[in-house]
Amino acid sequence: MKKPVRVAVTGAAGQIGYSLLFRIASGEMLGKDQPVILQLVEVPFEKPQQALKGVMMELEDCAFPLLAGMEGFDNPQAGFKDADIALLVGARPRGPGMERKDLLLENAKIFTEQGKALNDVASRDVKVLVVGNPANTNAYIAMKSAPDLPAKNFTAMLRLDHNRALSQLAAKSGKPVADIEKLVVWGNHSPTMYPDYRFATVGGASLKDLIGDEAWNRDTFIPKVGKRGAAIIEARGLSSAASAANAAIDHIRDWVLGSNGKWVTMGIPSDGSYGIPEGVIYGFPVVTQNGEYSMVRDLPIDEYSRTMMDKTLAELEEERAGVAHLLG
Ligand SMILES: NC(=O)c1ccc[n+]([C@@H]2O[C@H](COP(=O)([O-])OP(=O)(O)OC[C@H]3O[C@@H](n4cnc5c(N)ncnc54)[C@H](O)[C@@H]3O)[C@@H](O)[C@H]2O)c1
Ligand SMILES: O=C(O)C[C@H](O)C(=O)O
Repeated sequence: MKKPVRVAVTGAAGQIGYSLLFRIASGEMLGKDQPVILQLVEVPFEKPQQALKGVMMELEDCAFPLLAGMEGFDNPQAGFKDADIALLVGARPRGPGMERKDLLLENAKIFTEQGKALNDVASRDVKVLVVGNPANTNAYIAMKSAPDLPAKNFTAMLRLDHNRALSQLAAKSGKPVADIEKLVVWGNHSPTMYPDYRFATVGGASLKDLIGDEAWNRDTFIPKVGKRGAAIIEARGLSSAASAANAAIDHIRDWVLGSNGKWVTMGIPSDGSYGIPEGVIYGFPVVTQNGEYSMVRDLPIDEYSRTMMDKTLAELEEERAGVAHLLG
């Protein structure tokens, strides 16, 4: 039996938490032979703590063979102790009519505190995925608040955008999702993101040539993927949860177990590649192996793509400026 992996999850009593925890405990994230210990963090108020107890009772009632332990917490300093993986989901979700950046300052405080807690008590190799919005900037704040941990361990979730784009491309081209490779979503998890299938292939052939419809790309595909989160909120009255949890599982599974040579999109701190300033948490194409990701480099960037990539960067820079005063 392998040594259990400690997985900390914030916002554990929320809607994403409810779609996420049972799949982690059943082995879908880290493998069917990997025991896990869940460290579940919620805010220190009666209602969410009570709800968390209920979720833990349900986890217990599943009798998952891989669930080697679980504990509920009301603060990150205790909840992140020795965590190998931290899924930072807890945040205030946006409602109808709000943009993700409206949540910036409210959530900045949360991620400063959580970054510090990771710095103080988590495993020195902790892999951090920020799901709570605005995800890229929250990840940046946590990273900056954790100076003793490697910056590369802080990532933001663009996998939902990647998966949304994959499904749209599969529907347009009539090809199975599983056959589409080399897709990337550049930039911020916001409507400025740039889903880019210029390099994508199906069975080795160019997907762009197969689709052959640049007007669809620019006028339908890109805005549809960018505004999908808002469309879900509009339809459900609540933000996406099961698909977000699914993307979080995909992100961590690939990071830990490898993407087998496939490109996936992760929000990672830039190393200055593609003209994105160092440290900005930006969606890049990566391949993953042996628990590490590496950026796919030297892709040609045409004029339209440059404009799109700069636009989403400008928004991230604006968000970064908006929280600079909190980062000391
Ligand atoms: N990156 C993405 O692709 C993506 C996709 C969907 C949702 N989201 C974001 O994920 C976040 C969670 O969404 P949800 O639908 O689960 O929301 P939710 O309101 O159902 O649940 C959030 C939970 O987090 C808890 N929480 C708030 N602050 C916390 C803190 N400081 N520590 C611990 N727990 C805390 C709340 O008590 C609540 O139970 C939102 O910010 C949402 O916008 C991101
Ligand atoms: O759009 C939102 O606020 C929720 C989430 O980020 C999403 O993309 O579904």
